[in-house]
Amino acid sequence: MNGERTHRPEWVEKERENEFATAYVKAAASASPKRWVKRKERSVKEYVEGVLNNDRTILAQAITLVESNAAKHMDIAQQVLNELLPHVGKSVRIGITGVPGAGKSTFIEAFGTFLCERGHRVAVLAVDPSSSLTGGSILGDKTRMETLARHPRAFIRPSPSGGTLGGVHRKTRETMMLCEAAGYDIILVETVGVGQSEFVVRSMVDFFLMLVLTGAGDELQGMKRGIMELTDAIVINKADGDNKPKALAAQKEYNQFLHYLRPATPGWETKAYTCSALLGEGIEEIWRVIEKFVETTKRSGVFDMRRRHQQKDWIYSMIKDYLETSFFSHPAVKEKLPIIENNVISGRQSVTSAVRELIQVYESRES
Ligand SMILES: Nc1nc2c(ncn2[C@@H]2O[C@H](COP(=O)(O)OP(=O)(O)OP(=O)(O)O)[C@@H](O)[C@H]2O)c(=O)[nH]1
Repeated sequence: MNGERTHRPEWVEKERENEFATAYVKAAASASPKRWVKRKERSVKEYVEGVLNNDRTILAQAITLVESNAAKHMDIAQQVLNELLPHVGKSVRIGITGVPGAGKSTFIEAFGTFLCERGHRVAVLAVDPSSSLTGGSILGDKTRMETLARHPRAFIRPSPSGGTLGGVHRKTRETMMLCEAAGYDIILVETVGVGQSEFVVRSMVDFFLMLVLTGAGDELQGMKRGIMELTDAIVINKADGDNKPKALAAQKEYNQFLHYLRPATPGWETKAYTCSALLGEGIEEIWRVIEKFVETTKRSGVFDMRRRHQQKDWIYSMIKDYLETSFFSHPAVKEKLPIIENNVISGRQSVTSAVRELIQVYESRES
């Protein structure tokens, strides 16, 4: 890969990093690998038709478009999303979490492939809390889901690579809409189990599954009750070989514990299951559980009620995002913030007065 990179002009690399795929394509790739052309940006119609026809290149570009924070891209993105609205919402959205090493990638590879082979179309997205903070991209890595990535019925959206996107955070809900419009009927949203991200993912999926390892006793003690209460199923992975008896014992312990917790979904009992993602064992059972969940909650109305609440939550989280971006990117705030921060740290100004001053700066320049 490095060898290939050296052929590209620097500005192309930049654009690639930027992931604004709209930007440049290799012209006549086979004819001359060194020739690059600037491609015209697509029209709303091209995006809409491309997504509806499941043109994967255009789908990927549309996702990049909705992720862009540039004003002109946001406008087009909103028009595209509006036109696609009648075609969204028909998938089952499944969140998958688990600590690093729990086997999320292996599980998604096995589960996703199983679903594709059953005729479903599967999109895999990632909510990666670390990408902008630590620069590490750990999720949605295509190389760890090789079979699924090659499957014609699957679409994997890798998470942004190490820190290149800076403060851009993923617009997973919009991405989900695009994938649904492109005909993906199962959306898997992967996240690493480090706390905050579970709440984010729970707020956008129908079914939330947590992958865990054996040693339930220790884990149960350390695991936050709050996180357990978000889940619709706990799946003890790596139930194979010598580990199998331990996994079955852990399943029992989890079930006893779950019995005392408030269920994440009204009318649904969260239970523990075992599987071996590596051997593909238990995968079918987990799908049957999810099918039953969808059937039960659709019948009781809980499925639609949750979706409606999620739409409402989305409004508020979008307003918060918008205000935060607007505040911190305001030139006067940017100028003043380091000075005020210093004042507070050195004890010359109270936090309350500092915040008030910054907000005044923001509001006075606004009007
Ligand atoms: N024996 C066994 N090993 C497994 C199973 N599932 C995953 N593994 C192994 O566990 C290791 C971690 O698996 P991953 O799928 O990379 O786990 P992950 O949760 O995506 O890990 P992070 O990328 O660190 O978040 C790998 O070496 C897998 O081969 C399983 O069912 N049985």
